Amino acid sequence: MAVKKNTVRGEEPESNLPLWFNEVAGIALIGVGIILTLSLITFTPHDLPILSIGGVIDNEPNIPRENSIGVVGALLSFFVLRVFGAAGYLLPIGMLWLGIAYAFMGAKFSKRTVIGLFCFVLTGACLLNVTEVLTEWAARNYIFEPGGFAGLWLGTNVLEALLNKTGAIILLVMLYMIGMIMLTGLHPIQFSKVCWANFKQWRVKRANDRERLAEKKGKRSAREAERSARQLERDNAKAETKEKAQEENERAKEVKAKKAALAKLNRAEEDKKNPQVEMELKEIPKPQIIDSSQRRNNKREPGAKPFERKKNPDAISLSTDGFENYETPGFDLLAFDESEPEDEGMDQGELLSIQKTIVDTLKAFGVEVTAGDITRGPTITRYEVYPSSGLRVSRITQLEADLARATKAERINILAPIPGKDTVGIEIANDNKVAVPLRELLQDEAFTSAKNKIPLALGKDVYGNTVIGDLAAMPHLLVAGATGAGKSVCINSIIASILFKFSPDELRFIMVDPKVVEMQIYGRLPHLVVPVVTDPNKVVAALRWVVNEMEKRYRLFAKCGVRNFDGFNDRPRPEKEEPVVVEPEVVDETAEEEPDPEAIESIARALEDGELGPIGGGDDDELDMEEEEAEMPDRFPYIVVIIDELADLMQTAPADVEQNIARIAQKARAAGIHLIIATQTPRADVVTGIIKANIPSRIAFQVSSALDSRVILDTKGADKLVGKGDMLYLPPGSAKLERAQGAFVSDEEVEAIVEHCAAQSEQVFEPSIQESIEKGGSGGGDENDVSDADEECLLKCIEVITTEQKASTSLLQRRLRLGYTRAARMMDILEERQMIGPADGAKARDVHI
Ligand SMILES: Nc1ncnc2c1ncn2[C@@H]1O[C@H](COP(=O)(O)OP(=O)(O)OP(=O)(O)O)[C@@H](O)[C@H]1O
Repeated sequence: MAVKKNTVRGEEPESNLPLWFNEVAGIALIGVGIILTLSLITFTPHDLPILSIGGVIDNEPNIPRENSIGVVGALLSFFVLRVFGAAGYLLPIGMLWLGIAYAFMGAKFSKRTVIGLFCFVLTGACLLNVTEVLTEWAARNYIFEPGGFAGLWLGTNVLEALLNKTGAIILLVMLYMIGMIMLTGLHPIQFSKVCWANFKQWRVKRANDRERLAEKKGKRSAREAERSARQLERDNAKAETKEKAQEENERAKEVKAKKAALAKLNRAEEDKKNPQVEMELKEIPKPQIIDSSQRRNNKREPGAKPFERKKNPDAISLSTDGFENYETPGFDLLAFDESEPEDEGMDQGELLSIQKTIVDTLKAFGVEVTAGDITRGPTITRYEVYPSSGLRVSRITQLEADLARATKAERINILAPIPGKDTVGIEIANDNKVAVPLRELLQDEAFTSAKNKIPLALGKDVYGNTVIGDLAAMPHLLVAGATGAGKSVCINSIIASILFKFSPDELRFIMVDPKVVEMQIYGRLPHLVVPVVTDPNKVVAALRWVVNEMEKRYRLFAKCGVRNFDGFNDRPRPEKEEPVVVEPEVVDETAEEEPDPEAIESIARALEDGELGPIGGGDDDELDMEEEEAEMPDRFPYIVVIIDELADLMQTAPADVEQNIARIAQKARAAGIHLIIATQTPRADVVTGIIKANIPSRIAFQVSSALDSRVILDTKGADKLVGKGDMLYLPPGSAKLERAQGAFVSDEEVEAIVEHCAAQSEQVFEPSIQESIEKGGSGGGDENDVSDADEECLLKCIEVITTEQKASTSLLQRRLRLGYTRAARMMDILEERQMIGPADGAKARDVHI
């Protein structure tokens, strides 16, 4: 750096020496410097034998020499040290410094540096000698003077002698400094200043650092203090909240305890006021297992009958003659197995285990229930459960599928709740089903009770109670269910129940069986008004006869001034030996005596509406009526119309069948006429709204879908039945469905009953109905038989034919919604009146109007 500076400033003439010289000089100086350094460091006076020879050193000289540069090193170092003393060590240092500057730092050789080097070493030697330091070292190394000869001569002998010691030291220090500056190029004052400034800076920095440190420490401690203060606050707050919570808890406990005490008090007061308090779950009565599936076998005397016939030799009915000595059937005709009722082994353990499964399954779904009674019926077993308070019973219904899976039941039905009870019933089909024989039901007091006018033995419910219906109260019954579910057996039990009570002069049947085979068995029954009707085309005529019969009865009721069938049969009669022949005048008088305004009004309204058949038609009709009124019967029998398979009829003539059924159903009750309609096709187009609206009592057997069940019962449930007589009964005037096992009567038993009845009397059919049926069935008829209703219909037909200028049965059927039979009859009448031409194969008929 110094060299460069000098060059720039041009304080000294620029050296003309070539560059390589500088480098050679530099390397030479470094090399000599290193040799000199090593020589001086490893200098020992014993390496110089000359000193020993001279007697300076008393010891033996070192052989070989210890100096690392050998003899030369020893001599050289001795020489340097004798000339410059300890300052000789400065010489290799200066040489190395210059060598490095020349060789590596691009400095150029200058005299100043060489002078500076000598000055630096020489003044150093003088100073050492004047100041007299390192004298011991000098003596030890046989140098004699710390500053060598140079120090002695120049320092002590010249300068100290001239300037005294102090003056010499000051001068020498000054020269030493100058020499160092010249050698190194460093500026000591500037350097000192810089050093001082740096020192001051360092001190300030240190002070600042200390302050900052102190500040940091202060801040940290402040923060810590703050933190600990906050922690303290938090701890205090926590402690406070805890205390508050504890206090609140205690307060809440107190309030709760007070409330409980109050509620207890209220309950106690309530209990006092009303002793029938709501039953707590823990007070649930002990569950029982009831087996109602077993048969009751009241053994009867041979020849015993459910009903003894009241003999009335004077009785006149629809077909009077030949029924005076009629005997109703006895129990003997029904099978009676004395070995029954044997316990078929109701396994209580099994029932209890199923009940446990039910309760556990419900519990698994979070539905808490308590087990109740188990009732084993003939077909199903009902497991009752008490839902815990606050539990919606619908939650149990929702688990139907899960319960079925858990109990491995074929079919399961849930009654939530059981009508009239506070329990929910889970009904599962029994593995061993027990049939309910008809005989068991007929022997029951409920069947023979006088309360029921036309008792029907229907079945037995799950609790073992007999299900007895009263046809007179129903007054019509719809029986529906899938094929094979037990419909025919049910109809057979109903007919058998009736046959056990009624003789043919008390009750007559009209049986309609489009399936032909179902009612074949009743063909010989003396109760039949007409042979079993199997041709669907003749059914409408049969139904029309029933309507006419109903109308006739109403007219006679009106004449007698009675309101209904019972009123007519129980009316007081004049004491006469001859069969009663009522003169029209006499009848009128009676009617006037006890007029029944309601009955008369209803009949009058029906006649006006044209709902009731022919009155005041032609002269013949009037004649008929007069005849009919002149011969007033002593009593009317009930008429029960049984239609087995409505679907077949609805296919043939839906409008006519529906209309006539509706008419009978609406009005026939008071006339002692009842309908029993069966179908295995519970579809909305078969069991129409009109039919359903007029037949409130229904029995549903198993059906395939909930939709079918709705058609029959207006609710689901029949789809959950298990078949083979398992049924749901909707009694008249009730919305509560009863599940029961239908009564079973075998074909053999039915045959025996029919045989018994047939043996009692001959069949006497009603000629008028037969005639009417034959006409209706054949489609023929003469003009004289055309009723008012027919005339009305004819007018409509004429209108259609004139508009269309076409005449065909199918056209009338389509346009006027007529059944085939009626439309064909209209065509015949029109042909007879020559309004249309005769039929000619496939050709259209001529229209003459
Ligand atoms: N009440 C009952 N008790 C025991 N078994 C019955 C009962 N009802 C019906 N069954 C059994 O079911 C079978 C079929 O009954 P049923 O003939 O009455 O059915 P259905 O509905 O009339 O069938 P379909 O319409 O085909 O005539 C019977 O043979 C009988 O074995």
